[in-house]
Amino acid sequence: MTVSFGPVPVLKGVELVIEPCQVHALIGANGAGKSTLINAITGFLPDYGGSVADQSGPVDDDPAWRRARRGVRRTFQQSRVIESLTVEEYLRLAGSGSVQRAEIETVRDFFGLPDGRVPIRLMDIGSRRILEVAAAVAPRPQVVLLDEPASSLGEEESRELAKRLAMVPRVFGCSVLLVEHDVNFVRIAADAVTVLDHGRPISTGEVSTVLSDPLVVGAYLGEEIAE
Ligand SMILES: Nc1ncnc2c1ncn2[C@@H]1O[C@H](COP(=O)(O)OP(=O)(O)OP(=O)(O)O)[C@@H](O)[C@H]1O
Repeated sequence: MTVSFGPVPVLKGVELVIEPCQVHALIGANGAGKSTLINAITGFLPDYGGSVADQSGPVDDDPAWRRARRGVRRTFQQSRVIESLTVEEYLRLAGSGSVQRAEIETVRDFFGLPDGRVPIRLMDIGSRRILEVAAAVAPRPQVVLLDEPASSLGEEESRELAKRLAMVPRVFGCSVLLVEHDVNFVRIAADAVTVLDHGRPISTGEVSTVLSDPLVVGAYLGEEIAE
């Protein structure tokens, strides 16, 4: 994958494999290109060089909505819930009508969301973020790409979400690509991690190995990782 904005290269030949039924974290400093990579994979940024494939082949000719329908789903860094709906209505709508009531209950319970009849406008920002994650997972896609799902969550809520995300592959049969700054969140939630540095992957693999890679500690983690 390569992406440039005008003359400025932002992704410079990124190769990323998200294994089936794994949580794969993507970390890197501000501006490293993490959101750009999610936008390209999901078709929100169609103008990229390279190729994106799901389990049934390349998706490059599909617009974002068709990628979502084939099972490449996402959330955004900024919340996009529709405040006028209830929890259940939102989960149903996000699943394009294909998610049955029992499935909605399963996903609501799993993520600890309020009763399906609760209007979203009465929910705090943290619950809304979790609702967005639940809505992406509910249709049991191949992969969900989550752009900083824990932003605006408190410490306890964040740890709880990390534990649940770690179980998503087993419970819902899908993979997760997770953009996250909090290394502790990554340690709890992820099986694998890729570190982006100025648009290039500098390390990828099992979480504890990558997080102790001297290149990663030097380029990104610095003091943050010292325990
Ligand atoms: N639409 C755009 N037009 C021009 N430049 C852009 C555009 N979107 C992103 N950029 C630039 O591309 C680079 C990568 O941005 P991106 O948002 O992908 O980084 P990121 O790793 O997700 O950062 P953050 O952790 O701050 O969200 C940044 O320098 C950003 O300013």
